[in-house]
Amino acid sequence: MIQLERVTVIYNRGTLDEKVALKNVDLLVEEGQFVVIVGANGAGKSTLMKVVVGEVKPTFGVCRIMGQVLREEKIFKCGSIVCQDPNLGIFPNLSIEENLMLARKKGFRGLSFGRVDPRAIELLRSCELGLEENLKKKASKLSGGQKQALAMVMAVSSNPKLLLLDEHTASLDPKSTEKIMELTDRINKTLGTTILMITHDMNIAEQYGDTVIVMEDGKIIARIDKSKQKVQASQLKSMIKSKLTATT
Ligand SMILES: Nc1ncnc2c1ncn2[C@@H]1O[C@H](COP(=O)(O)OP(=O)(O)OP(=O)(O)O)[C@@H](O)[C@H]1O
Repeated sequence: MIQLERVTVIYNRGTLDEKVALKNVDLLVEEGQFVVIVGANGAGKSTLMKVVVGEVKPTFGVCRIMGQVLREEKIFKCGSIVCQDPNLGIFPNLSIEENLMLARKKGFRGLSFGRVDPRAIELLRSCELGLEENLKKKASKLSGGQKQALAMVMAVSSNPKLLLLDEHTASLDPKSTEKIMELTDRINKTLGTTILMITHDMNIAEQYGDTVIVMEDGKIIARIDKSKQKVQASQLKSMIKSKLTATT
């Protein structure tokens, strides 16, 4: 699904502000995988995500999405993105229902505009945030957690093969974070959507996803495949910490 081969990204190359943000990064994400990226500030997580999206072109190396060398329009056809700010994924002046219809217009197959897809309602109901009971409510009136749940359901309305999540729980309280992470997991497990997620939250990395990628100073310093390595959730945090401290 995603393949990075020896990807190096140098910002402001050849100037005094030159910064090597990614150094020879190799990464393979298979279809249906849920991959979590962790690492300190400046480790290169967002740059890696921007390479996958096509926003940043590798200075050296190659990024392939579904076997094809990336061109910007490709990723947006097969992928959706949800970022940190819940307001960015929704249309605040429209109702929940109108937001869902608009998202569906963009991509849902086989259904005419004017009806909310029952699958979207089912996903909303599964969040237990009361969204499905208030479909006429304006999105601007929702809580942060409710907005992000709506943004997530909208993001998967176009049946993307790939969902990119850039610290999508960072601005939420613990209860909303739990609901959004449960929804994220459900999307991966029930829709089969491949997920690449950045987080600073070690508890999330411990609890969710099949694989944890640890980044430091532009490099992937560890890849922990939870099932293959039979890693218990409780062991993971200390494993990540030991990888990070081992290189400092
Ligand atoms: N557009 C840019 N121009 C120059 N340098 C940049 C640019 N974007 C990022 N950088 C630098 O590249 C390095 C990697 O940044 P990046 O944002 O990818 O890290 P990150 O792991 O996502 O950090 P954070 O967790 O703080 O978001 C940092 O040193 C950052 O200052």
